[in-house]
Amino acid sequence: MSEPALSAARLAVLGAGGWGTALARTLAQTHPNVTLWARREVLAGELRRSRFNAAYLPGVALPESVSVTSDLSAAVAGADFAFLVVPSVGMSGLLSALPRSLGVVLCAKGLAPGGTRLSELAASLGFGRVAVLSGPNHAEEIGLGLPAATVVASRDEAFARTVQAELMTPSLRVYTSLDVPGVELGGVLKNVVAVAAGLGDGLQLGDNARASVITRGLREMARYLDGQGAQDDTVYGLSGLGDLVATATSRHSRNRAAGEALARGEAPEQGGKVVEGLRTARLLSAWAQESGVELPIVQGVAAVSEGRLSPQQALAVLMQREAKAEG
Ligand SMILES: NC(=O)c1ccc[n+]([C@@H]2O[C@H](COP(=O)([O-])OP(=O)(O)OC[C@H]3O[C@@H](n4cnc5c(N)ncnc54)[C@H](O)[C@@H]3O)[C@@H](O)[C@H]2O)c1
Ligand SMILES: O=P(O)(O)OC[C@H](O)CO
Repeated sequence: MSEPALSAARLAVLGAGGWGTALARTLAQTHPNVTLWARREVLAGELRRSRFNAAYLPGVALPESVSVTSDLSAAVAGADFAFLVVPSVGMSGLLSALPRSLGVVLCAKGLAPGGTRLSELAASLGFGRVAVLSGPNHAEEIGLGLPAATVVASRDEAFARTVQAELMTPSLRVYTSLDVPGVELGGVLKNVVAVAAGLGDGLQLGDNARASVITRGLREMARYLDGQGAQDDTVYGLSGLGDLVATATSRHSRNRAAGEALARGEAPEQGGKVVEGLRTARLLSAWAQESGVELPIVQGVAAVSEGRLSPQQALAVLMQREAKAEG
C-alpha cells in the first residue's frame, strides 16, 4: 500500500488522555502539523520527553512531529479545526476557553451537566462549526493502527466532509452523517449498556445473559434516541450497534471493566481514567423517572452505581419485570 499524501491542514487535539493520544498519533500519519494539548504541564513535559503516555495509553509511541503543549492558546493558534477529547464534564470549561471561530469536533461520549448533549452545549456557546465523532474506536487499538471505522456527524455537511478527509487513513475509515443526535447519543448510551454487560460478566452470568443485555440495551438506546430527534436507522450503525458491541465485549473497555469491578464490590473508577457510563446512567435514570419512558437497564446500572441496589438485586428486578411482548 502506498504512503498516504500529507495534508497542509493544521490540527489541534485538545486532551491528552487515551483517546486524544491515539487520535494525535493517527492524524500525524498524514499531517506534519498536529498539536496535542495536555491540561497539566507535567503530562505535556512527560510526553515531549518520552513520547509515551504511560498513564493513559501505554505502548503507543507519539511521533516526533506532534507538538505537545499545556498552553491552550498556543495549541489552537492557526489551527484549521480542533478535536476536543476531554471527558464530558470538562467540555464546558474547555469550550468556554476557545475562540468561537474555531471548528470543533467533539469526541467525548457523555453528556454535559443536566443531560444536555455536548453539540447543543457547543452551539449554545456560539460555535458555528460543530461536529461529533463516534464509533467503535478503542484507543488501545486505533493507537496501534489496527483497522476501524468511525462516523463524523455535523449539521454543516461541508465541515463533516472536511473532518472526514483529514481524519481518513488507510487504517481508519471515516463516514459522514447529518444525524448529530443519533450519532452523538449512540456513543453516550452504549457506555451504560457496557457497564451492565460488565456487571453480568462480573457475576459470571454467561454468554446468553451478555447477548440479552446487549440486545435489550440496544432497544433502550433506540427508545431514547427516538425521542431526541435521531433518525431511526442511526442506532443500528457504527455509532450505535457497532460501538455497543465493541464496548460491551472488549477487554479494553473501561465501562465494561467498571461493571465487573462493581460486581466484585470494588470501586468502579480506577487509575484516574474516565468511565462516562456511570454518570450517564444517573443522568438518564433521572430523566426516565421524570418522563415515564422505561429504561430498565439504564435504571439498574444507576441504582447499582449509587448503592441503592446490589448487582444481584438489580438482576432480580430486571428478570422479574412484568411479562410483555418483545418490542
Ligand atoms: N479511550 C477510548 O478508547 C475512547 C474512544 C472514543 C471516545 N472516548 C471518549 O473520549 C473522552 C476522553 O476519554 P479518554 O479515554 O481519552 O480519557 P482518559 O481517562 O484516558 O483521559 C482523560 C484526559 O482528560 C484530562 N482531563 C480530565 N478532566 C479534564 C478537564 N476538566 N479538562 C481538561 N482535561 C481534563 C485528564 O487529565 C486526561 O489527560 C471520553 O468521553 C471517552 O468516552 C474514549
Ligand atoms: O473504554 P470505554 O468503555 O470508555 O470505550 C471506549 C470507546 O468508546 C470504544 O469505542
